[in-house]
Amino acid sequence: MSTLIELEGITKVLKGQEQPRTILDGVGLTVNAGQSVAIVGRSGSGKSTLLSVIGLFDRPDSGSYRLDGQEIAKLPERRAAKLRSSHFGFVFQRFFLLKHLTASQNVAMALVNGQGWLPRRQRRSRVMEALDQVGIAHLAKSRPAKMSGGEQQRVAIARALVRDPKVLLADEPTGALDIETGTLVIDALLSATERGCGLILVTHDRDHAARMCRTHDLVDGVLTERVAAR
Ligand SMILES: Nc1ncnc2c1ncn2[C@@H]1O[C@H](COP(=O)(O)OP(=O)(O)OP(=O)(O)O)[C@@H](O)[C@H]1O
Repeated sequence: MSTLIELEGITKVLKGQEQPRTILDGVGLTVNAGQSVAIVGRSGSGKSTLLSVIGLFDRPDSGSYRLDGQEIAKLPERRAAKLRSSHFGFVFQRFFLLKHLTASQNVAMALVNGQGWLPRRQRRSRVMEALDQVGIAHLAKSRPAKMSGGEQQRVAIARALVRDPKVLLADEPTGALDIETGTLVIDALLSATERGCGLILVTHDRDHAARMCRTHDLVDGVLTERVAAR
């Protein structure tokens, strides 16, 4: 299985305060194609900061970050932005859907922004494939106000998947959902890994974390792989 993400000794320090604060402290993490990884940690432990570094919204202060074998820890923003849109899909706790657009129009927006206008028929088939993958093709013409929270989150996942990302980064995607609905959302995220996508899931939910290939604990910026109890 090909290695998508390799972090080694990643450090992030918050400056501009009385005392600099280390938010990520020598983080190492490897994610292969088709693998799912849970990141678990208390509030303020640095989980979102880690996802920001992995998703190239933020750069580490030191350490090595290889994406698809290419060292990118110090990449200038313009090149980072390109890699961000070609390699990553993002899912957040809030769905960030546009209320006046239907599910399929919301998903299609990701194609317009990322790759210019695709021919209409091609656009439509990719949008429908993404909605189908997360089990809500029948809601293509519905607007967010008519959908449940879990359905809206699955539209957001389809929007992340439609550009065929190599890695999905999901930050508390079930945080606003009940247990049953959250399980459907995790199903949708895991279905992407069956097609070779890597998945990094930040979650507080032990059951959701247990469904991933591995769980890593982040404690005060230090990431440790949890060894499964035998
Ligand atoms: N831009 C910033 N300015 C000041 N402090 C920041 C900034 N970004 C992050 N922090 C601090 O860094 C620490 C880690 O934040 P981060 O959001 O990564 O934690 P988290 O584990 O995702 O927390 P939560 O589960 O509450 O979302 C926190 O103490 C936060 O207050």
